Amino acid sequence: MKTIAEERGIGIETCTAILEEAESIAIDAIKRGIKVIISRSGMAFLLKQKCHIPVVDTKLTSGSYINAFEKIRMVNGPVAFFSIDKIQDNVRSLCYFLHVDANYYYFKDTEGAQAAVKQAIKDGNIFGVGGVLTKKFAEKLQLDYYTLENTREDIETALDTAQQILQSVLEGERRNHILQLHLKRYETIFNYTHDGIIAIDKKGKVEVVNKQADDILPLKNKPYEGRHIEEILPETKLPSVLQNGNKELDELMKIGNVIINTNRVPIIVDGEIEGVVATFRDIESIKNSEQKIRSSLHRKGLASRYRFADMIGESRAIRRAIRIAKSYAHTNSNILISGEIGTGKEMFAHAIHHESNRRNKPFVTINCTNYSSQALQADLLGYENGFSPFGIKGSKEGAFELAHGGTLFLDKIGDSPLEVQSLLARIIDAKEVRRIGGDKVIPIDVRIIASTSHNLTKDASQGHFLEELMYSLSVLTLHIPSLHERDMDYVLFCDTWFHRNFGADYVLYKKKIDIIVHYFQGYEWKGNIRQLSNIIERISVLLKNDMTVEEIISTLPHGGNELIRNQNVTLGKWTRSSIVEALTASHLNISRTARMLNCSRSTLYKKMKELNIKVNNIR
Ligand SMILES: Nc1ncnc2c1ncn2[C@@H]1O[C@H](COP(=O)(O)OP(=O)(O)OP(=O)(O)O)[C@@H](O)[C@H]1O
Repeated sequence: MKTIAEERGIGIETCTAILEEAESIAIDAIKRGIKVIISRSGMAFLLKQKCHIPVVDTKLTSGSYINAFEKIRMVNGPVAFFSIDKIQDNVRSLCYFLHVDANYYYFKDTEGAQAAVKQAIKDGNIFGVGGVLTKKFAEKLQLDYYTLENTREDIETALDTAQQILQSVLEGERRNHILQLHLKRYETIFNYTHDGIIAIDKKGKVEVVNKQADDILPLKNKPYEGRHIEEILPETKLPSVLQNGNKELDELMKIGNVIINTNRVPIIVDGEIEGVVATFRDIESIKNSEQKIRSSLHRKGLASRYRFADMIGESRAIRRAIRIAKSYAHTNSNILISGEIGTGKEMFAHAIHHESNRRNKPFVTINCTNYSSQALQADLLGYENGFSPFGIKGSKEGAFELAHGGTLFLDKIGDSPLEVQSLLARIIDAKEVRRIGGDKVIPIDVRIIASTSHNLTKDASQGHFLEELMYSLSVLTLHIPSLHERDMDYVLFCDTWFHRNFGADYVLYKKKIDIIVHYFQGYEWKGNIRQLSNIIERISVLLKNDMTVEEIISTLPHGGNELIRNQNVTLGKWTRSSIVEALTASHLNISRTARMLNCSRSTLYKKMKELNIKVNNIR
């Protein structure tokens, strides 16, 4: 058999054994990983009863008997044929035609084999024909005997059968492995998810309840499995899903003292409802875990700071912008926010991120202005050790990587250098980045919100902005109205911010504030909300320093146009004393003073030098 197997490239292990040893040899082989056993009839019969793996019988076919008849023909007397299986009819026919006085003896085990041989001798048979099992007893009882051998064909047939069985065993094992893997995976999800899970069968009987379900819900009557769902939780509404087959998603329910968010989904197999699975979460715990995620993002400076609820404004224009922005928030498309400077574009970007389902993922801001192209690329892509454009040691994550899963806000995109624009267009298209000096391509899932106060279409037509990038960014567009388009919103801003600045003392200043706010009527606010906010801060400081309304108004530019012109203040009209006053009011904080005077720090420094204002301990 080994030779035939080798010829056919089949790996087998062979061993010779007497019947009594067969079982232990087979068990050892199974332990070594043998999957199928091939054995001769008698032994195969025994092994089939003792082993749990398939045993292939090398059955004796009529071919095996042919050689025996050479010998039998010479026998002068009755011949006994011993077999475990029924002896084939064509062997019987052969005996008949060759006038062999044949007797047939069958047995089932070793004892039976011995009894058969004895019986044959007793019946006067002078010759025996059979396998190795009866041979042993024939020799012992001195009965002439012919041992039947399997033909090559018998062995080939047995090997073929064994090979087929092996393939189906291996296939079965493979399927079983996959099944086990699925089961293990579901078991792990089931036990380690944060959700509580309860599954019932089609009769409403509980099949499984995970630990989380037990922790979250006030379940009764342990053990739950096998009980009707109503017995353990009367208020779940699972039976109604069982009846109507409709899934119910994202529903809030109060069970006992717990408020849960639940999904109830029917299990439908071949159109039949076979059961229902309910998953649910304790609302408090959702809030807590969201809180944890958000506070960790806050620690890293990667959380959005504003929500729509923080936005001041009741005008139609701003309410419309908020409505559009909210509808955009629930998509994943890129958004281009346009509007004049200081209108709140960045605030909208934060609020959109917070409203979206990316809210618990990072919000990363890149200001595209005042950047060298090299620095901007390094911030966007990150770099590997040795490739920092500034010679800094170590590697750094780029903004795209940092924002993975969340939102990347590209502030003042219209100011970005052209080569950065084409880099951005490539990344948006490929949805992957590679750090500078890196060889790993990193797939990214980032929603981009870009803002600009430029007219990008015009910039693109003049070659200052890449058309391709403009289209990639402006899948959705949002225009933020200027303050002068927002009716009386400036009054709301004044009210809110003066209240915030004065707190309980607001009433003391109310009259003066009202006069000043009245004076704002008709202003064009070219610097929009940022300008208004700075002016309110400045006025608050001056009011706290007991300046009269007249004095304050005299520090303000007269008329809308002048206010507009004063935007990039030259400080031309500021007197030495008003600058000193502002410095004092801001406790010598130069940035704050510049904001109060609505100018840049450098303009302020220049003017201070001009007016010979020297200050120590400037902050
Ligand atoms: N509706 C609003 N309610 C309250 N504060 C607002 C509102 N809109 C804008 N602000 C405030 O005004 C200031 C300017 O807003 P923001 O920076 O978002 O404007 P921007 O349009 O992005 O400015 P820039 O054009 O300079 O980039 C910020 O301090 C912001 O918090």
